Amino acid sequence: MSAAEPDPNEEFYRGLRKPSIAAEILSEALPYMQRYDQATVVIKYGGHAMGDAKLAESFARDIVMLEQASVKPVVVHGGGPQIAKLLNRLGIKSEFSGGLRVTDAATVEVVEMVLAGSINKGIVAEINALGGHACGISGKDGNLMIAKKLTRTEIDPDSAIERVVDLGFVGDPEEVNPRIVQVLAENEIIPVVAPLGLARDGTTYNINADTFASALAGALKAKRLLLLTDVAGVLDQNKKLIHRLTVSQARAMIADGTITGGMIPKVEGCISVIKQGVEGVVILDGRVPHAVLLELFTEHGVGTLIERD
Ligand SMILES: Nc1ncnc2c1ncn2[C@@H]1O[C@H](COP(=O)(O)OP(=O)(O)O)[C@@H](O)[C@H]1O
Ligand SMILES: CC(=O)N[C@@H](CCC(=O)OP(=O)(O)O)C(=O)O
Repeated sequence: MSAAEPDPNEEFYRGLRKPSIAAEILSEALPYMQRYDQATVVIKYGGHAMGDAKLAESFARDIVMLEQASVKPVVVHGGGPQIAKLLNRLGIKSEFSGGLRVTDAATVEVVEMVLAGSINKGIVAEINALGGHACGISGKDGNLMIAKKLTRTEIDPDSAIERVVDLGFVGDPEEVNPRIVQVLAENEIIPVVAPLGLARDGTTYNINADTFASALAGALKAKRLLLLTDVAGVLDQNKKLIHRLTVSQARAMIADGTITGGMIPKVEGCISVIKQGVEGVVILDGRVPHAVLLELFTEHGVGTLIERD
């Protein structure tokens, strides 16, 4: 290199910012791209993570990039805050129990309208506008998710007696028929799935999106399950991020109340998926731009990895 020529390690070189670092990062992706070639990766995109337009675009871009890199992404989305907003406008009260929305007949109608309507089609539009090929479905299509009414019990704090909590039309995955998702993915179409289920008698059920994504990842025998949320990952009692968590540590944190609310179905879903043999189950920060790419294609994972004992 002549003395007059700029150094590629400088801050700027031929208009590129830190070119040697950019090249290194791109090149570092090779083994990861090879690892995930043709692999099914289920990505749960939480309602909180989709609040910001820029972040929504960065998420869609990551999904298109995965498609381009021959990964088979399957997107399952939530929409809790967006459902709450419409319920509020309609004067219907939102109530949660153990991280799940208590869902009466009027609420399930709104849930379906929001999840299978504006949110599902919005994500599809965002991906397709960036050159991807996405198709929006719900768990009701192709009998993807057969659900039954969720039964949950809790200990009454006053009497210490176990009681049944009626959550209304909240569904529990009973049988997953992943063919519709496989047909789309095998034809290079990205399935974008709204977390609704149908009971055998035709009743529509509202399924927590983390629970849905976990059941689907298990049925697809996915290589990875990524749950994107609005916190750094699972936090300990001092609000510090836990990078790795075993199944029994996670269970203990639910039992002692360190994990509460919406984090409960996430962690429970991760535990069930690990039991079904999916490796690499991660709860990660959807507020970090390109969180999906960072997690899959670099050494720098962002979040909490849940692993077997
Ligand atoms: N131990 C914990 N670590 C991290 N978050 C927790 C924990 N316990 C409860 N949470 C709550 O869980 C929330 C994430 O769940 P949720 O609101 O359902 O998100 P999403 O819409 O992304 O599914 C966090 O914002 C936090 O308030
Ligand atoms: C039963 C139940 O709680 N269903 C959820 C489904 C959407 C969801 O899970 O959305 P997030 O991932 O954004 O929280 C709900 O009604 O809010």
